[in-house]
Amino acid sequence: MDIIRMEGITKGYPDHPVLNDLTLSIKKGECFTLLGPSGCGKTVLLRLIAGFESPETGKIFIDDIPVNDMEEGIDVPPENRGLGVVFQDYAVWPHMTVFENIAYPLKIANVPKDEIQQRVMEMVDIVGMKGLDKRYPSELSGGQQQRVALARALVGKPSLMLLDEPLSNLDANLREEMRFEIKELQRKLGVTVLYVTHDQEIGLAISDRVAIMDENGVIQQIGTPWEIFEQPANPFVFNFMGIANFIDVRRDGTNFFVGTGTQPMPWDEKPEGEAVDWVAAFRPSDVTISREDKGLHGIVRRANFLGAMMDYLIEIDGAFLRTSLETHHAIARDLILKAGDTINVQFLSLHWFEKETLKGVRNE
Ligand SMILES: Nc1ncnc2c1ncn2[C@@H]1O[C@H](COP(=O)(O)OP(=O)(O)OP(=O)(O)O)[C@@H](O)[C@H]1O
Repeated sequence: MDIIRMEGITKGYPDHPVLNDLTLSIKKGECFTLLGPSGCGKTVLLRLIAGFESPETGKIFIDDIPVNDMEEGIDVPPENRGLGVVFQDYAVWPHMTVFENIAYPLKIANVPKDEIQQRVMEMVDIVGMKGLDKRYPSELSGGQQQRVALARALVGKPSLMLLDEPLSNLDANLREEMRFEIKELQRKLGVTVLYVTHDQEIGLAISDRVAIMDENGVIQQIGTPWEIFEQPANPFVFNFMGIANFIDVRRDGTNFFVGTGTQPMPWDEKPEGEAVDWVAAFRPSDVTISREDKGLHGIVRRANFLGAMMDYLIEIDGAFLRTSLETHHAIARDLILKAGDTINVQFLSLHWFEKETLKGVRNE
């Protein structure tokens, strides 16, 4: 069953449109991540669901109940939507203790004192803050403050949590730790989570499903993390999910030649479709290089030592690709290269896209 359904949502500001006729549904109990570049409209979408803003057209249902139906004049205020919300600046109140911060939503809902005591202490425990309930935010680390914000959002037992980059202020290690904690909390409490971020790794790590939004607020693909990463619908999705190589491949009859040259693409599976101009897309880790005379002949144009990895830019008849391999493997296989060296290239995995679909994705 869908916990959120958005139908034909349009929202913009005087100088520019943000969302246009957007449709999206989120299933009960899932962890759903909306991933997209900065400024694409993710926060706007969350604010619409939370009720902080109203769409111009369209309908939003939470648990099958309309909370926005602009034709019918329905616009349910945020406090009546039963949601837990944690936005980017997680703003725990500095003058309140951990206990008071978490208790706040219950207090304003007039929950009896005994019950507040019991529910807050239960949340303190769940978010791993036992023994810290009397501290003030200034006596907590960033990650602990983040947990207080999460606990405060969860204490009202929302069926749906909206999280907008809630980890953006944490350092890399804490961020990694917290994302698993959020996932764990979501499982433990059975809440539905809608998480918005531009961080692909978080999206892949915690989600049951991911939606990829482009810079125009259009959803380009919805799928499991595996589908998004392994079966990207188009070059935008492929490019957004990590370092992407796109090399031009030209069809000539039944042959497929790389770049401007006459070396055939060493890959059995050829694209379906009549187009002449194609692009083979792959990640640096999908490339293998060797000194054996196999695959494509290329020339190293740039070699970078990145500590654990060697990073090479290789040219094959006017087409450029990046590959990286572990430095100790490179040493063991005599693959410490320098600009000007010749090298042979093969592929472990690749996707075909028509060159036409790359407009706006690659700077040509
Ligand atoms: N109140 C507003 N008035 C005018 N424009 C706005 C307003 N709120 C957002 N916008 C614009 O709408 C677009 C989408 O903003 P939004 O905050 O949803 O982006 P985002 O995808 O969440 O980005 P980020 O990842 O950087 O937080 C942006 O171009 C932004 O400048």
